[in-house]
Amino acid sequence: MEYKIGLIHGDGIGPEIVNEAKKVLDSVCEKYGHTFTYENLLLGGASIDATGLPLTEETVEKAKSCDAVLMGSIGGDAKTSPWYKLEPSKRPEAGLLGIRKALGLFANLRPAYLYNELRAACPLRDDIIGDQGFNLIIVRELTGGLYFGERKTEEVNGVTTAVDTLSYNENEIRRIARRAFEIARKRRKKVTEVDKANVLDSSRLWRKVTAEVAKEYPDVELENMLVDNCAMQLVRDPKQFDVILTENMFGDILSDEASMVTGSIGMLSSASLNESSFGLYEPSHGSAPDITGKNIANPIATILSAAMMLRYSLNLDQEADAVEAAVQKALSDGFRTADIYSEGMKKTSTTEMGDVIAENVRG
Ligand SMILES: NC(=O)C1=CN([C@@H]2O[C@H](COP(=O)(O)OP(=O)(O)OC[C@H]3O[C@@H](n4cnc5c(N)ncnc54)[C@H](O)[C@@H]3O)[C@@H](O)[C@H]2O)C=CC1
Ligand SMILES: CC(C)CC(=O)C(=O)O
Ligand SMILES: [Mg+2]
Repeated sequence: MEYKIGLIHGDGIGPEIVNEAKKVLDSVCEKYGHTFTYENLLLGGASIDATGLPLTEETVEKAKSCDAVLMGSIGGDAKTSPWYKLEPSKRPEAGLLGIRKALGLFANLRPAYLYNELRAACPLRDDIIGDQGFNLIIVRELTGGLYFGERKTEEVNGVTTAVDTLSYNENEIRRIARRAFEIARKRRKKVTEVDKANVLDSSRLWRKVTAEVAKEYPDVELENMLVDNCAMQLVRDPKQFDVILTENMFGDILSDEASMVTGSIGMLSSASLNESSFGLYEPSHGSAPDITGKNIANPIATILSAAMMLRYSLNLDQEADAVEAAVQKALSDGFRTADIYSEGMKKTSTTEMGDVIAENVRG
């Protein structure tokens, strides 16, 4: 089969990790006889340097013409990069938020599970992890909430005051809640809706709408949890979670926390999906300016994001399984990038990890 894939290399470690994911996708083509054609798309800092804008209409249109888009990460070091001298709406992050909105990518899925092989990289004690490890997925609303609300900075009575607005309507909550319940149905049938309903009106609406949606899924258990408690429970007992459903900013924060419990943020993949099967696939982490250009970044989150793309947008389940198995084999064979390294393992660079996983796919 032939597929057209958009590639956003992005900034910082973005190009390094996307190159490794592409290597793995090429091995999938060889093994299964597919043809992937790639369209390079500009976003973030790279787009500012080329066009003056973090996102252009051309990128949006080209992305729409693809079957799916695979992305590295965007952004730079806010203290040193010239991009942060621009006004906020022209900075790299505005491009990422803009493309999510323009493509209607409201559902962000971030699976976090502990590979048995990475026990040594997980900061939690063995008695917390137990025999089975943990396996949860964060379903984060991605096109609403604080990141998209009205904002302003102004002088009020001589005092500089900044305002960000957190707004959700019931339809935005209902569609992401349904997505979470559908996913839970295929897993362990439990949704934990996370909010701050003891304080925020928007959170109280999340609880109300989620309870209504739960009636459509009587086979799925619904639990509500306050976000501060959830942050604590993720390190106290991550096994208790199956599907965590939450709004944009809480999901952003909780997914970084969940990633570290899997051993490293370099392991956490993600899919950002619209109403149909189109998606933008990206690791949960950022552009890691501190390790850029050193060939030490972990490419696994991006490679697992490519596996999600094969599964969700291209409907290639067998190929997605093969990539996931290839990652598992690389870990069982002892290959470790610096972030997940432990004594006795083979210290592996970014490019070596891509080579090993691509070779494992070829068999
Ligand atoms: N989706 C995206 O493109 C995102 C972009 N950003 C942007 O990235 C830039 C850097 O943000 P930070 O707060 O430093 O977050 P970050 O996620 O880039 O880095 C946090 C820490 O994790 C490490 N890390 C991240 N990915 C890694 C990998 N694959 N392998 C090994 N170590 C890894 C970094 O070296 C750093 O120590 C900022 O400009 C930020 O706005 C941040 C988050 C998401
Ligand atoms: C620009 C940010 C909202 C990106 C981010 O941190 C994320 O999506 O996880
Ligand atoms: Mg984040």
